[in-house]
Amino acid sequence: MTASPESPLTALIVDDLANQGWSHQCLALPAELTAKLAEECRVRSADGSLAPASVGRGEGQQVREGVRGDRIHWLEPGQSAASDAYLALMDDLRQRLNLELYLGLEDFECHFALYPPGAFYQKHLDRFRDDDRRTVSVVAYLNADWQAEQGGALRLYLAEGERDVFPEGGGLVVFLSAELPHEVLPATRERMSIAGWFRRRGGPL
Ligand SMILES: O=C(O)CCC(=O)C(=O)O
Ligand SMILES: [Fe+2]
Repeated sequence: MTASPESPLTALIVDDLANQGWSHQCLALPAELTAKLAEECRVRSADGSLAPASVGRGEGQQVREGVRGDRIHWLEPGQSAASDAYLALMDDLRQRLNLELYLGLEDFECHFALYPPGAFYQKHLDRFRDDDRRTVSVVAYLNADWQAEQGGALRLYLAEGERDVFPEGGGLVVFLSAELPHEVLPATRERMSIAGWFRRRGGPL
């Protein structure tokens, strides 16, 4: 994906999604872009523009730190060159998934997420009970030199058992939003990512 939608990496993600419903690619983002996105996330944290994340949607939406302890900022087109570059890469991936897997993905929403040391996100599915548009989840990691002993894995609950993915900078995890339960384990250091969702047409049920 560092190059075109036809890149081998995109083909691997498409194949993995079709065959097993999830994919993890190390060094999927260009190193320079990862560094710029990490810097933007850090600056937004320092200037107070990250807000406590909530769970649920609509009127059921609420902040519950016992469920998830990250702070977030939604990416909007035009907010920075790095964010725009990331949104462009994701749009390439969206088009590729539609061409190859006929998923009918219409748009993409994503936010920076910063988990302070000790913060976590309990086991969950990304598709809301009352809104089934979220179809494919994508998480990009922004942390240089992550060590396994620092914790902070994304734990995937696969049919064959648990799989832990560490949030090393440039890594990308892609999975089917309605099917794969997952959780974020606490870390001993700050953990930064961009969590996003390709959505189908439709609306709240
Ligand atoms: O940061 C991660 O590894 C996953 C985050 C997540 O599950 C979410 O935001 O829904
Ligand atoms: Fe999630």
